[in-house]
Amino acid sequence: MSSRPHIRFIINPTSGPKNRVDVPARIEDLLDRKKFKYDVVFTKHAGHAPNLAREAADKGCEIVVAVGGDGTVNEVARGLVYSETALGILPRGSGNGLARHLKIPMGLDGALKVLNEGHVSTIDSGSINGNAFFTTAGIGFDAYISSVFAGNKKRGLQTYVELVMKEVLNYKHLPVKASINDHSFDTDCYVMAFANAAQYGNNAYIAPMADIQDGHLDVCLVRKLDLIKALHLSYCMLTKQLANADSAEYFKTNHVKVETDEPMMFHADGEFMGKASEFDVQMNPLSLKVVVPK
Ligand SMILES: Nc1ncnc2c1ncn2[C@@H]1O[C@H](COP(=O)(O)OP(=O)(O)OP(=O)(O)O)[C@@H](O)[C@H]1O
Repeated sequence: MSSRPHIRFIINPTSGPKNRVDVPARIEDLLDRKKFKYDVVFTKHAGHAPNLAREAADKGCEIVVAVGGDGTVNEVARGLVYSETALGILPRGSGNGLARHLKIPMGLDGALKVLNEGHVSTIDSGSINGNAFFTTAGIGFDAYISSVFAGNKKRGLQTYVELVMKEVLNYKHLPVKASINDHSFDTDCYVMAFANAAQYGNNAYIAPMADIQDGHLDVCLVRKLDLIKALHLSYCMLTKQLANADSAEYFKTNHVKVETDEPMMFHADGEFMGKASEFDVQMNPLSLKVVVPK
């Protein structure tokens, strides 16, 4: 039996741009097969990827590559946390938050080069009410957008931006009781974002200071939003700056609890998770191996 490390590619056939390239053919052409052996599997339905990833990890596969957007990355990574198997990413989504944070090239050829030449590092992950996330999770407006987006036939950046612009001033904050760093306080909550990586995707930085290996969550709390604050926040997110204290507050912590009278929506890595009136958000420091550029 060959001693070359094994790579499993898990392809979500529903993600990615319409002008689809033949991903298996690019892998066959560009993966260094003197260095690696590999297999390719396709997901058959949402929620299939964690099993495909776990099965590979259980067999001792060295690297499992998520071929898709952050939803696929989330599912593959969920199957790999605390295993010896490293996550690789061939970004095929519209946001690609984790890939961007890890400086993995957006193009297929560049991302395959990272697999050929990159090295393995270890990053933190988080969980919100037991649901793992690797880029960001949140309650409030961003979760509401993920719920509308999930029901939308059209995906992609343009649809997302149109949706945010349409809904941003209609969505109403709710009162919550938050506990961060053992300090409890009552506050309005338009959005509370929990960042492991610095950005949502598309270089929209919700927590510019987030370090994915520091064992901490970066929390961004927006209590209320009006037009001026919305413009200021958007500008700061797109220029990788912290917003001023009138618009957003930032905390570093490893545990957050939130209680609400009225159930609020929540998301993990942009995937809508449902509604709850109690939230428990935790960190799992250095819990996932990833292949990153040298
Ligand atoms: N075979 C499949 N059929 C239908 N849905 C799938 C399948 N495999 C995975 N999914 C689901 O597709 C959803 C979207 O995947 P993903 O986020 O990777 O792609 P995307 O929507 O193109 O990217 P982005 O979110 O960046 O726009 C995920 O929630 C995942 O569970």
